[in-house]
Amino acid sequence: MIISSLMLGNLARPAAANSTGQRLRADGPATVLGIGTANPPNCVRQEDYADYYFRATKSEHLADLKAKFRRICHKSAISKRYFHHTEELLECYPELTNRTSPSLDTRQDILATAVPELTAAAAADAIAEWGRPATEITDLVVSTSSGTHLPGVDFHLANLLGLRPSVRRTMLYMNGCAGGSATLRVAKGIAENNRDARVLVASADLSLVFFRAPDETHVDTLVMQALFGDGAGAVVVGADPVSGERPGFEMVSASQTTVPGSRNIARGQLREDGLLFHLSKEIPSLVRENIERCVGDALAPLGAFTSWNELFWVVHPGGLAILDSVEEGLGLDPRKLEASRRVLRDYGNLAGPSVIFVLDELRRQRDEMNEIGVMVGLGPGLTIETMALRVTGSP
Ligand SMILES: CC(C)(COP(=O)(O)OP(=O)(O)OC[C@H]1O[C@@H](n2cnc3c(N)ncnc32)[C@H](O)[C@@H]1OP(=O)(O)O)[C@@H](O)C(=O)NCCC(=O)NCCSC(=O)CC(=O)O
Repeated sequence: MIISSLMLGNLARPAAANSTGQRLRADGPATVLGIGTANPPNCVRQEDYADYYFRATKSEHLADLKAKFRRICHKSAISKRYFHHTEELLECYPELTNRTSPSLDTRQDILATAVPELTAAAAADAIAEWGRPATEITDLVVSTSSGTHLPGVDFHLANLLGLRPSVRRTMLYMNGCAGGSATLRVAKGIAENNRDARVLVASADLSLVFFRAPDETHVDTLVMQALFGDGAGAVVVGADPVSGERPGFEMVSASQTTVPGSRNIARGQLREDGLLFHLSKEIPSLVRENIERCVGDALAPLGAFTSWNELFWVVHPGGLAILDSVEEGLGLDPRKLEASRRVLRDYGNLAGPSVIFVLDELRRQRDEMNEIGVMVGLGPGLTIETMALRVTGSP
């Protein structure tokens, strides 16, 4: 028995009441009531990607760079990725591959419909698994780093899904790869502080926002092109499940911390030629050096741990070196990150929604799962999001 307070049950707290004695807060913790995912149809195998990318960007003359790119693809442990953009679309909009042409308007116009549509597909999947009508969703929390619009993806998603006009919407833009974890943390707070709330969480990212031609002076851009894929994930969250609802996980605690001195480690700017994201080579080593302290601090209020291997792990598959660093930093048995490695292999780094994909993947291995686990999201800064989860009835 490693986490006494968790094993004993939920962290008990009194339900608040208003002046008329009506209870305002939920009794129990937020739970996961349904999960959905979606990817666009264009699938490119990683072994073909160097040819595809250099052909689509008309960069075949950069033979040495292509050879380097092929090496990065080969070392990525990714087998395929899905993209909204196709060679035909890139052909129609040459500004997307010409580094000197402004292309933000084109990117914004494409993403304005593509992001809500992909998000709606994942959300419809999550709502179907939840098993209740979409009109019973009370709150919506959405994240993306793929374009910014007013009104935002949340507004369009509510329309596409037929949510009620009074749904309370919260939009998180530019949380990078921590977007999925951040939406889940916000949803947990809403569900526990608003009795009967049913929160739809959705996170989507399309790599079109930073797709650009290769360039010898920006090798980190090349790494981005080799790792990232497109996807959307959605989760229905609510406390105190009612008849017919089948909670898969309890969301026991959620926290966020930043790694000191990491301001320039993972940073992006939205520019005329799209999102320019800088990935330092130091990210894997910083993760390795800080992960145990960050996760330990986040989980300390929950009790003592004897081994991280007695937990299940839902870790953001940011890249092979990221997963290896988490494994090494925590001294994890290699099979502990199997779900994250599978998502990396089958989809690449999906940015915001990646942790939702890993959670979805992990529940398929139910027999091998520990009762308690941790979701770890990584985002710009370096930001580390941590959520303790407990398996309930039917994940
Ligand atoms: C890219 C890799 C798959 C490459 O695999 P290996 O490390 O085994 O191979 P390697 O060290 O030989 O690297 C291959 C080539 O890529 C170069 N290279 C690697 N990382 C680089 C970087 N960040 N910037 C510039 N160049 C880089 C190396 O110098 C080398 O060049 P040469 O061949 O010339 O020697 C791996 O390094 C990896 O997974 N890195 C982590 C990627 C990452 O930072 N992900 C987080 C994304 S941000 C995120 O998820 C959250 C967020 O912030 O929002």
